[in-house]
Amino acid sequence: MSTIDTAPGRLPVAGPAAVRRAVGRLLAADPGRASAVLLLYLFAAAFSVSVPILLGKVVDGIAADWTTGQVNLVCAVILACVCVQFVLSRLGRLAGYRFGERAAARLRESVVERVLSLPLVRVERAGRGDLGTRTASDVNVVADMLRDNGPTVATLVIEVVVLYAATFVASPPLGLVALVTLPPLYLAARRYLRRAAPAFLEQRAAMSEAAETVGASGAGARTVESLSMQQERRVLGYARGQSMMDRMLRVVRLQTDFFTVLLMINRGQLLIVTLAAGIWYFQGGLTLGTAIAAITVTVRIANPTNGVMTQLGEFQQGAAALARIEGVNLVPAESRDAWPADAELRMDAVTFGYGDGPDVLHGLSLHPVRGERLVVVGPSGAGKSTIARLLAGIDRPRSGSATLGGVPVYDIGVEELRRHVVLVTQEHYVFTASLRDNLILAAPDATDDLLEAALRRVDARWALDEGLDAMLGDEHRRLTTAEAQQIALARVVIADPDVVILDEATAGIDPASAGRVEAALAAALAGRTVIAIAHQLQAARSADRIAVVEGGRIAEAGTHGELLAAGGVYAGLWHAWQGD
Ligand SMILES: Nc1ncnc2c1ncn2[C@@H]1O[C@H](COP(=O)(O)OP(=O)(O)OP(=O)(O)O)[C@@H](O)[C@H]1O
Repeated sequence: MSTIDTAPGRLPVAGPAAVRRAVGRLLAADPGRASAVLLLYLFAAAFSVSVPILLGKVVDGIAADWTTGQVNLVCAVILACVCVQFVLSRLGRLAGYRFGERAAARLRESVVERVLSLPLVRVERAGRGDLGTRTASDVNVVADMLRDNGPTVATLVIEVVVLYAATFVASPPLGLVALVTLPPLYLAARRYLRRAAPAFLEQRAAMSEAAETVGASGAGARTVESLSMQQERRVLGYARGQSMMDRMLRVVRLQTDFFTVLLMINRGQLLIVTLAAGIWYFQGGLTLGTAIAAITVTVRIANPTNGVMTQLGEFQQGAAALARIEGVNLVPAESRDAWPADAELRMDAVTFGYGDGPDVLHGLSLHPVRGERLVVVGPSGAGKSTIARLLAGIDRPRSGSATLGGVPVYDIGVEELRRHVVLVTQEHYVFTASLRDNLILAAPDATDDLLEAALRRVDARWALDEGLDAMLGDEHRRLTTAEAQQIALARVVIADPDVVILDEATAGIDPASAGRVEAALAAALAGRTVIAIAHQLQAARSADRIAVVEGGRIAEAGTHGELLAAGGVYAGLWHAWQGD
């Protein structure tokens, strides 16, 4: 059987105690509705089981020469019981739905809020499959549990208890006989649940891995194609799909085995009670009516018992999903509440590596001067983007410091940091929302006038023509790369930071739009300190200063002229690029 390679970095999964606490929290949030559901179902079950008992009375009554009037009266009571039971269970189901919907909505909001408050680096490491499954399909499974399975199990459990009580009411000795099958039922259910819990968890984890693989292949389709990795991705996708299938089949096998045992237990119970009732009836220990009532009640026990057991499987699914949702809470919270004294951004003797990997920056120092345009160049893999990430507070140095206004950049709250430092990469995400909502992310209090001024500044005439209420996103209006870039630059203007870090910000723009984007960029950057990670040396030429990174260290720094004259790494790169 293939195994799930749960990559390091996936978010944790909560244990059973945390899941129980979460269920308690969900119930406690709406105690009135939760108890209304239980009470309605309790009464519905009581009315339901009174039917076979009253039927038994009718049988005995006929044997004891009841009048037609007496029989009709009890039959009318039976009919009334059926009607009341029907109404009560409908009301219970309605209340259950309302309770479930509200609880699911609360859960959905809280999990999204929690994911949004995770450190960015954890979100990146978790991967879109893990996060997507937890915030969408896991929440849906729990929502189903709260809306459907929860109230249904409550009803069924109540019904089973009331039915057992009814067998005692019909005939205490037969009630005792019916209990004989409880120990094997308990043991079989315990064994099943113990095996099913990890199986469901593994199944859900395999689902996220499969979603991650498909999502990543889709998102990186161009890269996959350009590197001819289609076969590799297909094999990986197949392996993940197979792994998911294996887990599902394991769950199905467990369920099949368990339900076969359950069927035998149910049939065994009915057989024993019928035999005992028959023997006692023929020995004169029971009336026919009591025997019929007890057997009818026992027949009815099987249904809700099976129902409870089936639902318990769903419950395990729900518990597995809830364990994954609660796992998001286990990521340690970070207090990012440092306040920078000014806008001076610098790196001093920084050492950094990704995860548990080796150092990729080795004691690197960089001191951008206020208002300058500093361009960072170097060979691929030298550590340029890593510098951008550390200066933007996405990662924390292993040693040394990356500071803004004297405090570690990583310790500054997102809102405060955004006022000082903004990182622009080539990924310009446009949300499915109005143009206004897409822009206001940069400064939640910004007025429409300010948003429009920013659009004018980056020359986004198309956006001004369409208006701030225009809906963006693939389903509404798909933006070109250049348009998405203008939105990103307008966000920079709105955030109005002291420092802008550009990491390949203009990569991927078609030559036809390059001029427009360059003009928008110049407008957005005017008057700010700019640290540009350049992958083409062209951009370096006009820089105030150039820092050359090689092997995670600053190899040299100076103006274009100075570095060419020095004849070092930069001069070599420049001549190679010029094709000299
Ligand atoms: N998320 C990551 N996990 C592990 N290693 C990484 C990660 N990102 C980058 N690295 C490694 O860190 C080193 C520096 O990478 P970085 O992206 O900073 O280089 P770069 O100079 O920007 O390269 P390029 O010009 O190709 O983008 C490389 O060895 C790279 O493989």
